[in-house]
Amino acid sequence: MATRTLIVYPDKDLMIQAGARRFVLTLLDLLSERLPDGGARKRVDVALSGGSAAQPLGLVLSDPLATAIDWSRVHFWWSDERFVPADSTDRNALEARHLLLDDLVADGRLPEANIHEIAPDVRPAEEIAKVTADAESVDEFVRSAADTENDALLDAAARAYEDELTKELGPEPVIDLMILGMGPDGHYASLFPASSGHHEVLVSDRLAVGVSHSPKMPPLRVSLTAPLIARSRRTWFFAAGAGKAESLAHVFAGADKGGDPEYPSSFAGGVDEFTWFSTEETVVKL
Ligand SMILES: O=C(O)[C@H](O)[C@@H](O)[C@H](O)[C@H](O)COP(=O)(O)O
Repeated sequence: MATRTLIVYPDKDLMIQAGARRFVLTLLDLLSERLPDGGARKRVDVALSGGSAAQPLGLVLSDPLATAIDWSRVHFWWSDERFVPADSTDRNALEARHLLLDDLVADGRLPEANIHEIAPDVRPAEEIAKVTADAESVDEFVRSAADTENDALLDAAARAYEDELTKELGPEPVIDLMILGMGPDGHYASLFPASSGHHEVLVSDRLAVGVSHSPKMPPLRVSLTAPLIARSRRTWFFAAGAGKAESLAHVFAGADKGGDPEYPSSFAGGVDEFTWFSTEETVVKL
C-alpha cells in the first residue's frame, strides 16, 4: 500500500484545474509505460466518481496534451452509480459523458465499448415512484416488500458489474486509476458510515454491492467495495469544502488505525500511489 500523500491547494477551482492536468499527464504516462518485457501497456482502466471528483473531466480536452492520448486503450468504469433511469441527471455516467466521454466517442477517439456503465433502473417510471414511496411506508409489510424488490435488483446490477469486471480484467480485477470524492460524512463511492445503518464498507467477499436507503440522495445505488478500491494502482481523492474538515481529520486518524467504519474513506488506498487533493479550508483540523 502506498504512503498517503496530501496536496493542499488554496481553493477548489485550482484543485479541479490541477486535477484535470494531472489526469491527462497520468493517462499519457500510463499509456506510455514500458512493461518489464519491453512491450507497451495494452490498456488503462480508470474508475470515476460523481460529484466534484468528476469536475476535472470537463477541462481535459482544453489541455493540449490530451491530443496525444490514445483513448482507444482507455476504459472507463465507475466507483459507484445511482440506481436510476439511464437518462436521469442523477447518473454519474451521464455526467461524465456530458463532461468528456460524448465528445471522445463522437469524434471516434473512444470506442463506446470502452465505457463500462453500472446498470440503470429500467423499471417504468410509475413503478419506480410506487416502490420509492412504499420503501418509506409506515406499514412494515409494504416497506419490506419494497426493500425486497429493490435489494434484488441492486444485487443483480452489482453482480452484472462484477461479471463485467472479471470478464475484462480477470478474477482479481485491478483498476489503474481510481478517482474518488469524499462526502461530508466521510463516505466514498457509495460506502456510507456505520451510524447511518450501513456496513457495506466491511464487505470483503464481493467486488460490487447494492446499497439501499442511502443517506445521500438518490437512495438506491451500486458501489465498488473497499477491497477492490484499495488494490487500485493509483487512487486519488478530491475533497474540498469547510464542511468536510471534521470528517477528513477522522478519516486520516481512522486510516492510521486500519480503517474506521464510521468514516468509510479511511479504508481507501492505492498500491503505487495514494494521493488526497484538498484545499486550505478543508485541512484546518488535521
Ligand atoms: O455517487 C456519488 O454521490 C459520488 O460518487 C459520491 O461518492 C461523491 O464522490 C461524494 O459524495 C462527494 O461528492 P462531492 O465531491 O460532490 O461533495
